[in-house]
Amino acid sequence: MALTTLDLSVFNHDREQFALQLRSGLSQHGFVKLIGHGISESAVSKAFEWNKSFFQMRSEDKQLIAHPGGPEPQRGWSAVGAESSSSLYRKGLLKSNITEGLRDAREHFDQGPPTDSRYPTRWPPERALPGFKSFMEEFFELLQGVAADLMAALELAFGLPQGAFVDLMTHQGNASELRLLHYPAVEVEKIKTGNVSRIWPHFDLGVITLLFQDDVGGLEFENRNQRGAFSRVDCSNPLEMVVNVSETLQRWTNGTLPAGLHRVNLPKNLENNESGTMPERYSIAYFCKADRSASVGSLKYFVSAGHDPEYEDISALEYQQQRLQSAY
Ligand SMILES: O=C(O)CCC(=O)C(=O)O
Ligand SMILES: [Fe+2]
Repeated sequence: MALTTLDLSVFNHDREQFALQLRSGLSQHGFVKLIGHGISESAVSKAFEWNKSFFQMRSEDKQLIAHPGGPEPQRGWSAVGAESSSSLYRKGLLKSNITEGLRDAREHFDQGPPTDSRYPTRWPPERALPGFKSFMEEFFELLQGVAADLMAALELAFGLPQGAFVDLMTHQGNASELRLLHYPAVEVEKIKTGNVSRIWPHFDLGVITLLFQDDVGGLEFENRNQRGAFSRVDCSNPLEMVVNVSETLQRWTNGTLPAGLHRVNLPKNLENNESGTMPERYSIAYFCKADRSASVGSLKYFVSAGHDPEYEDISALEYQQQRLQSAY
């Protein structure tokens, strides 16, 4: 099943057309692909180069900025296996029976907004990676701009007042995050035991997620009409952005736009192999999140008169803390 590919540049001259296509694509699968997003090929390939350089840093330098785990926003380096995506899902929106002890074969670097003084990013020492911080801060701003356009388009598509979504994600306490992911090479045999995955099926916690991936493959989304069946996301063009609905948008829309369940599995060329090595993989995810103090309860526009909202008012920070606590 292929995802709809949309061109964000259309939003500059035909706002309505783009908005309705975005709503329809996200309603169908929780996922769309995006081109014309304005982030240049050279910026994307530079970001992938930094991604590689970061994880190639000496382990001592990564250790200096290790994320301690727990409920606070993730900042700095998380080693392979530090965060458990399987428990995030199990204790998340859907109560599934996934068993304990499922491990993730990935490491990541998490960065908060450049303006965040409450939870500052743990940057590697400048001598270890000169130029990394300034590039990543600029890249963050580019992704923030794309996310704001997409959310403005969704306001239009749902006939909401201008700012109904965007004003909840651009003020004091912006909590969006940019994540560099590295999935080291791993034996197919290890994946086939069923205890280890690159990333287990899960929902992202924020509003929407924007993702770039290299051409190794393995990202899959769940088919809405067939629970438990996953389709591959094409990875032939690293400039194409993958956009998915995350938990906060499901909550804000009172369930009208359900979050997209996804995982990273064996790439297509290895799925029938019993042995061999799955090559390393890199991806870059921008988690667009609500301002920390904004509520992630159902917004009034989506709750019919006389009905109770599906989702209670709770601040974005508290919600994230509750959810993250389960991932460690
Ligand atoms: O690496 C990918 O393609 C997906 C990463 C992901 O789902 C996540 O970090 O939440
Ligand atoms: Fe994810």
